[in-house]
Amino acid sequence: MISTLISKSTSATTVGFSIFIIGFLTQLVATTGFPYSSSHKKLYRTIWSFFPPNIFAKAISSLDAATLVTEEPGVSWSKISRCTSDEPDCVITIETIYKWLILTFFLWFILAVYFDNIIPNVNGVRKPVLYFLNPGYWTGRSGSKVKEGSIFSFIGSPPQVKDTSPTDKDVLDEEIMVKQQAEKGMTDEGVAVQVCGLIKTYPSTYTLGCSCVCCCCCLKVKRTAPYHAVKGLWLNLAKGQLFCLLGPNGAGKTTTISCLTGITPITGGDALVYGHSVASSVGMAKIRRLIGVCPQFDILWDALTGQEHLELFANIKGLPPSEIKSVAAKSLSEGKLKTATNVRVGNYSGGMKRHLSVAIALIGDPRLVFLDEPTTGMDPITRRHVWEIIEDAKKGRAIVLTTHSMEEADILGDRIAIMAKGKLRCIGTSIHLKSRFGAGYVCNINFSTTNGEPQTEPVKFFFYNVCMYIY
Ligand SMILES: Nc1ncnc2c1ncn2[C@@H]1O[C@H](COP(=O)(O)OP(=O)(O)OP(=O)(O)O)[C@@H](O)[C@H]1O
Repeated sequence: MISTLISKSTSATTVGFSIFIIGFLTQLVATTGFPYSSSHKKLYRTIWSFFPPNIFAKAISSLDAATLVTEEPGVSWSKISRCTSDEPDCVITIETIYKWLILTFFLWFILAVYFDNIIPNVNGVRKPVLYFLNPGYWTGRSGSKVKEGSIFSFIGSPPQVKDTSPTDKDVLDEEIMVKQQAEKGMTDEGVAVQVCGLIKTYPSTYTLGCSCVCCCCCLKVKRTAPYHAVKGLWLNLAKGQLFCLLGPNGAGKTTTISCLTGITPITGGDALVYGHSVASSVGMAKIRRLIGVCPQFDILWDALTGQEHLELFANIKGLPPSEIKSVAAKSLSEGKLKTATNVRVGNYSGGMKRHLSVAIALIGDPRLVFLDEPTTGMDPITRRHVWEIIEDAKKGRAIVLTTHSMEEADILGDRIAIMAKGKLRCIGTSIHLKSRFGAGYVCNINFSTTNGEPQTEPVKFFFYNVCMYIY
C-alpha cells in the first residue's frame, strides 16, 4: 500500500528497508508479550494487529509455545479456536489470528488499489477520489473522467480559454464541419480521430521560496498562472493518411499528442479515437490497444538490445508468443538495424535510438501511430530511409507526425496543419498551403546575349506564370 505513495525507485528501496526494520522491531516487542496479555487494553491490541508482521509474530510465538517440548500436542486444526494450556494469559487464539491475517490482507490490498488510482502518477494523472461510486467504472462501459493535480488541490473549474475562434478560413471550415458531425452524432467511416474542441490547460504550480530583506527572511509560496497549451482544436484525421503537425517550439504539438494518447488528461472538449473517447478512463483503455507511440524523447533501456526491446514491446502489445521473435526480426531488418540487433542500446547513436523508437511504435500493427519528431538527430540517408518506412506504414492506418522540417512535412504529409500558441493557424494539403501562402521560388539565370537583348522566351516556356527581373 505504501508503494502507491512512492514514485522513485531509490525512495522505494529506503522506505522498504525502513519498513523491514520497523517490522523486525515490533515483532521483537510482540514476542515479549506486548500487547497480547490481559494487562494491556484491547484497543492497543486492535491497533497493534493492523500491522501484519505483529500479528504474525504473535502466531509464531503461540505455535512455538505449543510445540516447545516433544510431548506437546501442538495446535491441531480442530483446536485452533481454543487456547493452549501453555498460555495461561491467553487473549487471542490461532483462529482469531488467521482472521486478522485474512482481514489485513484484504484491507491493505483494497487500500493499495484505491490509492494507486487516486494518487497522481508521474504525469499528474489520477482518478476522482470517489471514482468507485461511478457505475461505469464497474460495468466498463463509460468509466470516470481522469483528473490532474494533487488530491488535496481542489482546482475547481479551470480558467476559461479566451480567443478560441480561428482566424484562417480553412481552419474555420474544418471546425464547422467537425462541429456539424459532432452535433448530429455522425460517424464518418473514413475518420480515425475526431478532435472536438480539445483544450489543455496546465494547472498552476506552487513553489516554496525564501525572500530576505535586511536581516529578516521569510518563506514565500509562489504560484504560477495556469497555462493554456491547447486552445480548442477541431479537426478530423483520416484513416490511411499521414497528418503532419508543424509549428514552432511551444506551439502545443506534443501536448496535443499527449492528450490523444492519454499521457496527460484533457481539460476541455473531447477527442474520439476510432469512436472511443479520450476523456473516459474506459475509452482510454481501449484506445491504448489501438495505438503506437514514438515519443519525443526515447524511452529505451541501455542494458537491453534492439531485439530485446522489440520482443518486450511485442509482448506488451499482446502478440502471440510464437510470432514475437519473427515480428521483432522482421521489424529490425526493415528498419535497417539488423547489424545492431544484438548490440545493447546504450551503445547506439542518437539516430539509431530514434530509428528503434519508430520501429517500436509500428510493432503490433497499431491502427493509429503517433510519431513525435521521429527523425530528430538523423543523418540525411537514415532520415530518407525512415521516411520510406513511414510512407509504407501509412497503408491501413492513420499516422500523426510532428516535425520542424518543412521538407519532411511536404514529402510525407497528406494533410498538414500549422500550430502556434495552442491554436491551428492553417490546414490543408501541401499543394494547397503552398498555393495560398507560398512565396514561390527565386531562380537566377545567366543569359548569353547576341544582340544585347536576353532571350526570355525559353524561360517563359519552362516557368509558368513567371515574374522576371532583368538586370
Ligand atoms: N507539464 C507542463 N506544465 C506546464 N506547462 C507545460 C507543461 N508541458 C508543456 N508545457 C507548456 O506548454 C506549451 C506547449 O508545449 P509542447 O511541449 O506541447 O510544445 P511543442 O509544440 O511540442 O514544442 P517543441 O517543438 O519544442 O516540442 C509550452 O509553452 C510548454 O512550456
